[in-house]
Amino acid sequence: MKMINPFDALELILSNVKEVGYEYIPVFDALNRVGFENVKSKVNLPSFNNSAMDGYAIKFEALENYPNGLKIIGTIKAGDMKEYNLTDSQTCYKIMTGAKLPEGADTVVEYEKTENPEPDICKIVGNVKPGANIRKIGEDIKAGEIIEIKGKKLKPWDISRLISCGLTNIKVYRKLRVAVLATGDELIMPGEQLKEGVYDSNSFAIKNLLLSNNIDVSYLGISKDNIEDFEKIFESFSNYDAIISSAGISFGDYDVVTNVFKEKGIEWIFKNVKQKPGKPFSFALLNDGTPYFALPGNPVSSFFCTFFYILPALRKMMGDNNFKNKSIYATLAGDMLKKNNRFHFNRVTVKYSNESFIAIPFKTQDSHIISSLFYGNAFAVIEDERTGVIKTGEKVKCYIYDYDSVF
Ligand SMILES: Nc1nc2c(c(=O)[nH]1)N[C@H]1C(S)=C(S)[C@@H](COP(=O)(O)OP(=O)(O)OC[C@H]3O[C@@H](n4cnc5c(N)ncnc54)[C@H](O)[C@@H]3O)O[C@H]1N2
Ligand code: MOO
Repeated sequence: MKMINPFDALELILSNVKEVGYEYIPVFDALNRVGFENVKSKVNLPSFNNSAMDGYAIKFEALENYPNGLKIIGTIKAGDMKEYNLTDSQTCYKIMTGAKLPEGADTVVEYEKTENPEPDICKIVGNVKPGANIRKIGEDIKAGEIIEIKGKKLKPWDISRLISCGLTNIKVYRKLRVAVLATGDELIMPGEQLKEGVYDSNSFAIKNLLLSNNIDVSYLGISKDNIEDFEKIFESFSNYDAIISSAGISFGDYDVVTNVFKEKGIEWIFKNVKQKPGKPFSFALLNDGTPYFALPGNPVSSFFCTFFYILPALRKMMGDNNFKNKSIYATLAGDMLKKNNRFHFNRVTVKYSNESFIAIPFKTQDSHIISSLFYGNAFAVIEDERTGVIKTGEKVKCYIYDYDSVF
């Protein structure tokens, strides 16, 4: 069987998914949402010339002309927006950080560089540069200037800037609604009594991975391995932006996803990928264009495929410019053995140590060993044609799924 390679499969998925539309939301609620279009600042930032220090607002020429001191003619504090005027260079205003600069002043001298020979006289004793300690109107951003948020996932500091620029409602890509379901007669719901069966853990690994990426997820439950049961769930698929199922996708007589798609005449864009874990992973567009991701049943396989293929696709659909997978190189801190000619994505634990990354391979790499995900934090890729021992000390490319545990 000829199988597509993982990187071509990913490109094929990305070229088949479309961005969703937008909604207006308050900028205060926009954390981790993606900007739909650039916006313009409504104000100058700062919106008025003001002082960067607690000190005295002077005309710079006073330094040379009146070395013995300047008369303090008033105090200006932050929030005092009256019009003050410094007409006489022998005078000065006491001024607080953030307070509006009086008309005519061109320099602020911080307290540390002054003395008061008399209570209402300020004598400058330190070195002062012309124009010092003034925050100029519009020096951060000018009214009407463009703020580039199209395709940017908004972080706390982005929201701070948008608020400072007077924005209240912005257009963001609307949230994705994704359906997750499991298939398999052996599966039981979490919380039920287990005799001999398997808890549906896949759906919750997938659901939580998506939730942590700010995607809304509906869990559609478990379909039995029969066409009628699956078809009932199939009817609700049109309500979602993407569908993700696990299991029932290889060649068994009871592989319900394979069988229903055959019956409905839905073509796979690809079926099976030259990889381990996750060989049976398949991708299709339903008749209404909804992307359908068919994951293998093995827990490691389904998690890997969600992380490596589905997340970038969903990020692209959410308009995120930064949708591609990221990798780092790490030095192997243990041997790995590869027997077949598929691409392998082996579970490793990446650690940042002595200013470089090391990757400790997990002892077993079978696709049903959930512990490997628990103890690991990354997938190390080994090229398809490479077989035999991959030795300690070699550099491997790693895709990290849990950055928090690396450092
Ligand atoms: N004749 C062949 N058989 C198999 C092949 C093959 O190429 N030829 N490929 C093997 C590989 S590789 C994989 S991976 C599995 C994937 O099969 P399916 O996707 O059809 O999944 P199932 O067989 O139904 O289940 C596999 C395994 O995973 C457990 N499982 C299923 N769903 C869940 C869930 N929601 N939560 C937790 N665990 C789940 C299930 O009980 C099985 O143990 O096929 C091989 N066979
Ligand atoms: O490709 Mo399967 O996911 O190895 O077990």
